Amino acid sequence: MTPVAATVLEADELYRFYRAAEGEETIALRGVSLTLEAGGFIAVTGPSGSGKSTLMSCLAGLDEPDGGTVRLDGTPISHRPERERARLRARLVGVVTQTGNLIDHLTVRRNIDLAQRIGARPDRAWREELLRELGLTARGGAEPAALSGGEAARAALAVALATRPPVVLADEPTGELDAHTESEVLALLSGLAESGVGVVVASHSPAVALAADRTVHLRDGRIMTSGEPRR
Ligand SMILES: Nc1ncnc2c1ncn2[C@@H]1O[C@H](COP(=O)(O)OP(=O)(O)OP(=O)(O)O)[C@@H](O)[C@H]1O
Repeated sequence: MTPVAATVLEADELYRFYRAAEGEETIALRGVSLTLEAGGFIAVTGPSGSGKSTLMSCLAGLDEPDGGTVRLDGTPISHRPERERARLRARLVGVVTQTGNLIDHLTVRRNIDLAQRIGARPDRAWREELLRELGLTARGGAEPAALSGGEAARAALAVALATRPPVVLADEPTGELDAHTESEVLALLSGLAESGVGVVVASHSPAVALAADRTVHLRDGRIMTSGEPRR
């Protein structure tokens, strides 16, 4: 019998409202549920304003849903004080954001060290392995401004993986990259999923949907389709 992969991320009926000053309300998420197993790779697609970034922030515990719950590796991360969410986030999820998750005045190595310190998981051997696997050993002493687009994307991934989290969430990680570098980054994310990490990538790029084994398509804060796993 094939062993059933552990669930590493569970979102149940997420709602998120934004209230503008004039009293107008935007419903960014309307009852979004999804489940991700270890080794799964989900692409979140949808037109601009459909709720992709809001969903990613709620999944990562960076934002609080107004309704519904998020569990990371079985631990509820939603509806907790920010301090607790930050502590859980540092251990349970690697986040790659649109603006990059690298601190400008720190070298790539120090950026990884910092992520490990925040997650209370210092591990130099793992840091060096990450740099090696991501082809960054020679660039470990460089600051982010000195990196090429592809190197910066790989460094962002190294930081996201610094504490060996069970889940990696990336919001438009390839938005600024050329097609060749995008396919390199997607190959890394696929490899990550194959190694047992749960991966969710929100993107406009068709290449991301092709690389993933499941696509969740959002429109007006709702899931329109949730493709079946290809693998
Ligand atoms: N901080 C905020 N305050 C008010 N409204 C917001 C806020 N953040 C998002 N929204 C609104 O919520 C809806 C969903 O936005 P979101 O950024 O999640 O969409 P998206 O699919 O990621 O868009 P894009 O592809 O353009 O990044 C939009 O109508 C947006 O205007």
